Amino acid sequence: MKVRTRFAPSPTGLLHIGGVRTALFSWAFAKKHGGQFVLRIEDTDLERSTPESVAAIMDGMHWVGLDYDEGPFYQMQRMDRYKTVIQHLLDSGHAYYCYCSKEELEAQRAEAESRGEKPRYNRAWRPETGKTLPAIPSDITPVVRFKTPMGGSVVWYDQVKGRIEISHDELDDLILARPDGTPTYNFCVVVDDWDMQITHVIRGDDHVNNTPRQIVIYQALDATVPLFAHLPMIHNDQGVKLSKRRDAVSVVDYDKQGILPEALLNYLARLGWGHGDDEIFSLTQFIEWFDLKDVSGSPSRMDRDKLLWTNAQYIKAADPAQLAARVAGFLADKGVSTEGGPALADVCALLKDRCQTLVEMADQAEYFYRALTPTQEIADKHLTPTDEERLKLFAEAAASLATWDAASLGALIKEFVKQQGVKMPQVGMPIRAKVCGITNTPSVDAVLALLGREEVLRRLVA
Ligand SMILES: Nc1ncnc2c1ncn2[C@@H]1O[C@H](COP(=O)(O)OP(=O)(O)OP(=O)(O)O)[C@@H](O)[C@H]1O
Repeated sequence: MKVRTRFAPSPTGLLHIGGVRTALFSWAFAKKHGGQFVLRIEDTDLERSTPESVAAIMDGMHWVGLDYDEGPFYQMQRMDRYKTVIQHLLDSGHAYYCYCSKEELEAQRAEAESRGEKPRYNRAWRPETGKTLPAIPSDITPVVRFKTPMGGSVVWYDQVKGRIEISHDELDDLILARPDGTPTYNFCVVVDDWDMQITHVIRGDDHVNNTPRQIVIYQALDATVPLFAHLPMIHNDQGVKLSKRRDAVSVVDYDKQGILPEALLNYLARLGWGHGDDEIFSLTQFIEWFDLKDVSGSPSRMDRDKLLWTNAQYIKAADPAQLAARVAGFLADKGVSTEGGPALADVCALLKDRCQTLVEMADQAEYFYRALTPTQEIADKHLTPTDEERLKLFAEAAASLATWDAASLGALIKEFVKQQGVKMPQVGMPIRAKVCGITNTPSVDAVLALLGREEVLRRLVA
């Protein structure tokens, strides 16, 4: 059996990281088993679905690198197929027309509520042997309802939650098609997963209540019931399910925040799944290790500090040239041109151990390309008249340095400190303040070496 999984978002807003984590597990499961991963856009909610949301889903998937083998399939393009299957269910006696009016349903609901019971359709139009159905009213366009089996129960072995059993009596006779003929959610999902030969339905556990309703439809269609894996939800800071209606954090916003997509995926992989104490691992490693049985049953909370820590590990390990390609964009956004300055890859190599995001890296890289004015606080602390005098002397010494590299600059600064009879920070901090405009920089010798003699001397005497 070829493993086939799917991700089936509704295009009713942005793609948030809860959805991406769910997509990641589904994707990894397919990859691990040499199977296929399908993208399906569940766009039947015409009022809320938008082309912008479809684009946001595709952009998000593309940015994190979750490639799909088939799709995107759109439910709105499959209407004829749903109608055919509904007709088949009607013909085979698994579905029936229901002519209940809105008022009748409302009355049934009110009555059930007054008895403290779950609102339930009274199955007046459900055909049974020996039962006489009411006369068809002329003013009602019927819905199509599923004839849910009576007695017995639905059982499935959830790949995450274990055995689940739901009594048939808990399930109403689900509406399959509305009066205008449009099919309903649970029904479309079954037909799609059946047609797309999905073997493992891996989705968020917000869908767990849909599963028994879907399984009975599979059974009526004589279709193979896939395996189900319901993943725990990712919660926001307030401990509630991340949702596109509430939490306006699109996955591509993390790009703008300077998070590397590979770091985000690594972070998400650890949300609800674990492999011992391993925190940092490649996608290849994740695919190899991933197993649904290791998925936790409880929800996880989005932890920004942990994400930043993970991102820092990825930045540290990244190739400086690749970092430079990304940091260049952030510098350009700030209006900083790298032309005429040190190679950005060299700057990134120097900064990569000290930044949690690429935005931070671009901020720190800025002084390599344009002199920054120190804040008043820095100037008061590190650029006093005495400091300025000392900096002039240092500039003279630096001007005659034979070789301009970090080692020679390091030796020069050491010698200068000794000669001035001061401590290292009394020279290092004013140099940073004067040359960089900030004091939080890598080691002074490395910074000066990279900036180049001409630029350093120009800034020292400015
Ligand atoms: N917070 C979450 N954590 C984990 N998975 C989620 C989360 N929210 C949605 N999913 C899963 O992502 C997939 C796509 O979901 P969908 O497009 O319906 O997004 P949604 O955020 O649930 O939308 P809504 O705004 O209706 O809450 C589904 O499998 C769903 O279970």
